[in-house]
Amino acid sequence: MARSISIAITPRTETILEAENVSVHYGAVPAIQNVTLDIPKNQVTSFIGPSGSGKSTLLRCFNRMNDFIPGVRLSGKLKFEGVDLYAGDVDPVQVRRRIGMIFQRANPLPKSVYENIAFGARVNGYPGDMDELVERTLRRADLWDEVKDKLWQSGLSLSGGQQQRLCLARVMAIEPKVLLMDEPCSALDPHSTLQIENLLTELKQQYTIVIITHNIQQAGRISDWTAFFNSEVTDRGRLNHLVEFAPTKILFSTPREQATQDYVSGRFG
Ligand SMILES: Nc1ncnc2c1ncn2[C@@H]1O[C@H](COP(=O)(O)OP(=O)(O)OP(=O)(O)O)[C@@H](O)[C@H]1O
Repeated sequence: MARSISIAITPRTETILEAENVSVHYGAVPAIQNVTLDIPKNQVTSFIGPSGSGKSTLLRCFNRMNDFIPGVRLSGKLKFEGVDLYAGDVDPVQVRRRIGMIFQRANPLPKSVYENIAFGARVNGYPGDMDELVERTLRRADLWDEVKDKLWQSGLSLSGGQQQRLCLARVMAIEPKVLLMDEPCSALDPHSTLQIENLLTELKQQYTIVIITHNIQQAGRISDWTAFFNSEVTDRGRLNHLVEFAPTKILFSTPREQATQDYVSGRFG
């Protein structure tokens, strides 16, 4: 039976994103059921769970990326800094500026490294020194030293790991508060993966990070909080739901639910 479970965040941890009783359908197909959780500010939160359990669907709700999918239906409330993300007067473009997204496959613009950073900033009317912004953002993505002599080469000429950090820099140049990452390391080699992991630990001083990963060890290494999603066959069909959300150390060492224990110990998924 699908349930909604939320655990109060310790009083010292400020909430930045809230999902309250969120359900999403694609047409008649239920994708996620009754999710309630609070994402803590300036922390890394991992979403883990088997394929098809609704992690990406929920992640996309937070920056209204599901708006692009025909036939999608959403119920419940999603809030950013206490503001209803789906209120009539909220501009989804502004939502995506504040809540940026990095995808599984690096997708640099087919433009120079420089333009990958400057383009979005210019479109958003960035009033400052563009050269300074490009350098600062590439440094923040731990990429400057590798690309400072290649600023006018195509972003597509970089290695996979560099391209993913370029995408991260591109999103950060628009000054978001939240970085949503959908399996950002799944196409990367171990060295590039480690670079991104190290980067996330630094970036959380400035950003709130929500990351989907199929790599349980990675969730254990990088995240402060972990949400475990599962898919259960019920008499009403297959239902995806949030099983448990807790500080990562607790979820990994003393999970409340047997399904969580089985998943984090690699018994299924
Ligand atoms: N655009 C879509 N149209 C129809 N159904 C979809 C769409 N996207 C996802 N679904 C369905 O919604 C359910 C949840 O999918 P979702 O991609 O959110 O899960 P996930 O946990 O992120 O999976 P994975 O780990 O494989 O990426 C699945 O049954 C999936 O088939």
